[in-house]
Amino acid sequence: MRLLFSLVRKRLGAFSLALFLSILTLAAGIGLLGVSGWFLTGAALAGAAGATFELFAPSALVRGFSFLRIGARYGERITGHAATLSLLSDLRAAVFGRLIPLVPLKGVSSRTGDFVARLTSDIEQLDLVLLQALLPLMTALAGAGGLALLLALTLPEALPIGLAGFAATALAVPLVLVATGRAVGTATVKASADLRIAALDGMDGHLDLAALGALASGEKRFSEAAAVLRQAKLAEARRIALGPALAQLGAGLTMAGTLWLGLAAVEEGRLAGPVLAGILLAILALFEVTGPILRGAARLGSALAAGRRVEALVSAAPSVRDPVAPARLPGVGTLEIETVGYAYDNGRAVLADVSLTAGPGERIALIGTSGSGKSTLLSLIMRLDDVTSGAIRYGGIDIRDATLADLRAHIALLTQDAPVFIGTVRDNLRIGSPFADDATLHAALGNARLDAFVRSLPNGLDTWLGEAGATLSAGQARRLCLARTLLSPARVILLDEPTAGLDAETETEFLGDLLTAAEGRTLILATHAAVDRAAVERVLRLERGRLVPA
Ligand SMILES: Nc1ncnc2c1ncn2[C@@H]1O[C@H](COP(=O)(O)OP(=O)(O)OP(=O)(O)O)[C@@H](O)[C@H]1O
Repeated sequence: MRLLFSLVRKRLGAFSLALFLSILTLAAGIGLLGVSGWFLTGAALAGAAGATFELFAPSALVRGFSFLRIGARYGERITGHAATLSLLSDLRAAVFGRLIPLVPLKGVSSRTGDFVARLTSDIEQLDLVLLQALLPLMTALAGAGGLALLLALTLPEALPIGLAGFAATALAVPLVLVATGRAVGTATVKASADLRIAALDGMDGHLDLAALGALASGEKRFSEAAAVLRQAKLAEARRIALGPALAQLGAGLTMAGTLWLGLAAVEEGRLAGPVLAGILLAILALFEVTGPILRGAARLGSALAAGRRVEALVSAAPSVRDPVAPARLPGVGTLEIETVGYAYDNGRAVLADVSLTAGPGERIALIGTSGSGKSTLLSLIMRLDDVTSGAIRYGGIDIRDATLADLRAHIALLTQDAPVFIGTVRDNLRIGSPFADDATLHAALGNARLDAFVRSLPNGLDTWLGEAGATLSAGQARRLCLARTLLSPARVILLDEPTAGLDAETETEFLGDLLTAAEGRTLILATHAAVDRAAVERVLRLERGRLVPA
């Protein structure tokens, strides 16, 4: 919520205009009903008494107020929604921006579906805080001032009833609704996130579920999540339906109390009948603002729960930060890993005492059983997290003393599950080098032995690759990711299982190509594949948290 309100400041002008128009709408509504009540009653009484009633001024006022109300309401909807939608898009960008540094290794354990839910539906719920809670509440405050003035001038004894009835309907009842709606709100938001997780899991694993004949269990999980969401939404809808009923009840009771006091005043000759009719209808118009407040209050539980989920993402501290006074890494340097130890959050040490020195242009193959910590070591060299003990240096500078941008301009990593992004071949390659021209892109593709294939496509570099590179084979996707990594200017290239998913023949060919393509750069290659020992300087095995010659 802190982030939300800091962003509101940027759009304060638009929100102030929306608030002004909202108060104007309410004032015009009160004026319209108030004058109509007075006008109709006055005209009827005059007609019954056979007297004349001046029609021009009141009918002009009624017309004026109704046009003002229409115009102001239209303007309020346009400006309020435009400001809120812009605010939500600012908020999404800010949350996404803060999310990116959190993703590496430690810190966030949520699932993709949950992240998506937080970034989409949870943030969407926050429009309610502004549009259905804050703006109407501030309008109601101005309305209460108007009501106080009207009653003080016409029927002062009704002031306590009027203000108490309005405060109870616009403030006390919504507060109770919010306080009692927390559990329902939290349940709704959680059920909605669970459904999204079930949907994404089901889609991601669709092929495997089908192959295992387990589609029914996937369907069952999804329908269970949908049923829980239905129950939660139903409970929330029941509470929302209470809103208008309570608004009517509040208006009715306040009008009845005012009528009772007003009739006494009319009988005593202190108040004209038409004015009393005007007051009553003005009160009815004023209570119109309580409708959105009560509806909003009934849903505020989910908005607050959604806000807490977004806040939890935003306030999580990144696992690594840039130093205050960064040192610059040299263009070419030796990579030194000195007695490095590392444990994940669960405390189990994955690396105990790893030492390794890789000079410029040196090629080292890293082998070890699955789970021995090869990927972890490569991630630490990229500073996706900080080592628990020891140090990693490049060109004699501790990588914790350099900025992350500087480090990643010097060291590039091809991860085990590097994705092909939705977009064209060109979009995918330019992630590694945003301004590379076509000749450079073709050269990188050539180095990864993919150029002939890309040139054979009708649209060449502009070929659309679809979600997760669905139109490529596993080997082609891997080669595309390799080309992307090779396009980086980094002098040190880390490759995590670059041949994963390839058959033995393609694997040998791919490794050969890769070593040629990375010629001149420092290369650390974590692999299960049989490495041609002649092609690398050293082969090291990661074993019980230590590196030993293989
Ligand atoms: N985010 C994490 N939180 C906790 N433990 C983790 C995490 N990631 C990895 N581990 C654990 O750290 C150990 C090393 O994992 P790592 O992925 O580095 O191994 P690896 O040698 O690369 O394995 P593989 O060859 O199968 O890719 C494993 O025991 C794994 O369970």
